[in-house]
Amino acid sequence: MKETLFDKLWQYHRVADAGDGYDLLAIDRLLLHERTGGVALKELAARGLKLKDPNRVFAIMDHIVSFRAGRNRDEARSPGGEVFITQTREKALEAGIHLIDTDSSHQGIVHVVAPEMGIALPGLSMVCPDSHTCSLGALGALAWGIGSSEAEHVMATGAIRAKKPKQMRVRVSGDLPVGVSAKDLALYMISKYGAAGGQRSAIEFCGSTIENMSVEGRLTLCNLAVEFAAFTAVIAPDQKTYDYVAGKSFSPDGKNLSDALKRWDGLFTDSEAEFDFAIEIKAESVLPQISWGTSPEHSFALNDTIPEAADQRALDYMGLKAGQGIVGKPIGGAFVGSCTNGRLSDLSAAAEVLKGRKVAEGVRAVCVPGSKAVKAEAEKLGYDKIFKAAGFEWGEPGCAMCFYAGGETFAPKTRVVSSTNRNFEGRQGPGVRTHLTSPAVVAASAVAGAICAPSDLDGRG
Ligand SMILES: CC(C)[C@H](C(=O)O)[C@@H](O)C(=O)O
Ligand code: SF4
Repeated sequence: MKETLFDKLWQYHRVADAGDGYDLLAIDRLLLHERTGGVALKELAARGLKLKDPNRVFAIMDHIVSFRAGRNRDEARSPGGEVFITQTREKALEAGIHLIDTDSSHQGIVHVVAPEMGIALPGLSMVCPDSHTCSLGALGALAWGIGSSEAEHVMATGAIRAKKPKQMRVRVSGDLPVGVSAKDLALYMISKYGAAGGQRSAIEFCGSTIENMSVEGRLTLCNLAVEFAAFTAVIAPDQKTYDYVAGKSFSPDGKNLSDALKRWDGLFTDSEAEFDFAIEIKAESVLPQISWGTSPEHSFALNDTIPEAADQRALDYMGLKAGQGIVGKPIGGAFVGSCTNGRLSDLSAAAEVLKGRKVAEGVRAVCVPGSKAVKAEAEKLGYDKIFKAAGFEWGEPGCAMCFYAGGETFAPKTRVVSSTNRNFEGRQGPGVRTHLTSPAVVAASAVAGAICAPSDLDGRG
């Protein structure tokens, strides 16, 4: 039978029929963060259950820890936030799992840290009580977000009960226009097919655009699959993937690597394998995107006008009107970071725009690298100086202002351009108006003090 990449990944980890259409899948690595992982660790301990294999479990601090430089990182600004941090730390140490704490040189957002440390690898099955775990499919892994109680189950048994989803092929062909990124492609797809467009299926991104895309771009694209209501996303590993994972802390080496490479080479969709759904996208037709509303599907090309039939509640929340354009709308906040766009290439795209320029007066601009490794690399390249000279805050790695969990926010009704993945009401704090876009557009808008494209800054300081 012709199999898809996803079929192969699923089959490889399937240990039994779990009844009612469910399978029992072996889990190679479980990732936890302090917002949801500490709860799972605490419950497991309370039930007196032992971990099947502590060596396969990784707890990473990211959601609530403070991003303020020079401050105690346990000092969460959200009420009760510190408990999540201290409990996760305490229970992780008791359980003997890997703990990547705030003082570790590897700390950062779980979905950024896992690939860069080789915790995420082609062919592995990985789960985490966090919806953006789908990012890791970019390396050819079977990875998806679960609930906290499922995480307890995985810790106790090393396996999970799951129903095999339907499958969708998203083929993207051709060259993305200059200045158009993986983020733009994802927002374009979500706005075109709707936030439910992924139909709970496992998506495989393929086609020449994906083949030519960097691994970091692929991670961004797969990150947004959950905003498309996909179960997860996968991309067949290739030489770029192998080069990316080589030499990382948890990557195989020597004989283990040559064995792994043999397995990884089989991770592709057989020709003529069938999908339940298929979408074709021409990369040439994707323009720089920005969201205007309160769902990632409320996105359009930067120079478009808001549709006449736009959701009125979303428009009211965002302080916008149907038929309006968005370029030139004054902003009060700008954020570069998150598991979507907090990697080196994202910071580099923003720094490129910010070089020699200054953030407009009245704009609070914040850049938080996705991990300590990204931060160190960025500092080596001098990006911190560019960001700071422009007037950006340069934070300590974590989710930071992507999500109000850490309690850091902008004033209500502030219009914020953000390189993140969710623009729901209150996502970045009560009343905050989030516009999702690429790091380059965030940087350009921060300089102009109003939404604009980098090319709109030409000739301006
Ligand atoms: C807190 C966590 C469970 C949540 C998620 O699942 O994605 C968060 O990371 C988010 O981005 O909304
Ligand atoms: S950076 Fe944002 S989207 Fe990513 S895991 Fe953290 S809160 Fe969730």
